[in-house]
Amino acid sequence: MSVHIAAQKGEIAKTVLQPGDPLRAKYIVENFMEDVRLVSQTRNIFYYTGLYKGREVSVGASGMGAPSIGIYSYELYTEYDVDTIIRIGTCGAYTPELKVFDVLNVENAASESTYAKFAWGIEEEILSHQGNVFSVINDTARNLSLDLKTTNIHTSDIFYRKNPGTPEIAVKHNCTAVEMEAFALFANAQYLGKNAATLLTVSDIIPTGEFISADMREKALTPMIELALETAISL
Ligand SMILES: O=P(O)(O)O[C@H]1O[C@H](CO)[C@@H](O)[C@H]1O
Ligand SMILES: O=c1cc[nH]c(=O)[nH]1
Repeated sequence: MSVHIAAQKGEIAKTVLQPGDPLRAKYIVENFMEDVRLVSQTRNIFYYTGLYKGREVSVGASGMGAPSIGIYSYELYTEYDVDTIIRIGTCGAYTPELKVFDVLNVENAASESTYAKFAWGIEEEILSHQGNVFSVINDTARNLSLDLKTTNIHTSDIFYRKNPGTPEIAVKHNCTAVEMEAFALFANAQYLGKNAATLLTVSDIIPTGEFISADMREKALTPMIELALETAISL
């Protein structure tokens, strides 16, 4: 049991799929997995452990933003001996060349966040995925004939902003999309020597204002979910 997760030691699998949204976690275990146990519901952030194709996988939410995923991923890595976290999130595209429901595998996350610097003394403003899970995801997508794009993304603390233009840091690092957690996840994994990847489904096209509904953000992300689950059992 950790401060924010009620599961007992041993109740969380070595690989965790981590959406931002607790209801997306519930949707995944109810629709894709078997023999599922709810192992934590502290703060209504649900964690489940069950079987996918006979292999144990855990699924649980990060909440929104770097501070929240910073807490959950740190406790998973350090208190539950988790080896690999695959974030499965949604993102806004900075370019209309991306389309809603495109799936992205994040190579690097750039951020104005001070999380990495003040937590771990990591000074870089751009951090890479950690370990081999990024390349296992790419191989798995090829085997599934799934169109997967690898890209740099921007991890921002901001969802709503005055200026609709692409922020300077995103331009500087060729970030095609924005979300709110990958940078902190990669920072924790880098500091702790763990594995971390981030898969994102495009839910908004920022320049055109196109977006998908909250319900679809919970339920219409099947290609990304299947890719993450197939990767989890290939590690
Ligand atoms: O869909 P999730 O995983 O929550 O990810 C994105 O959606 C939330 C904002 O709507 C932020 O958490 C952002 O990173
Ligand atoms: O952080 C996010 C997530 C989805 N869409 C956005 O525009 N930003």
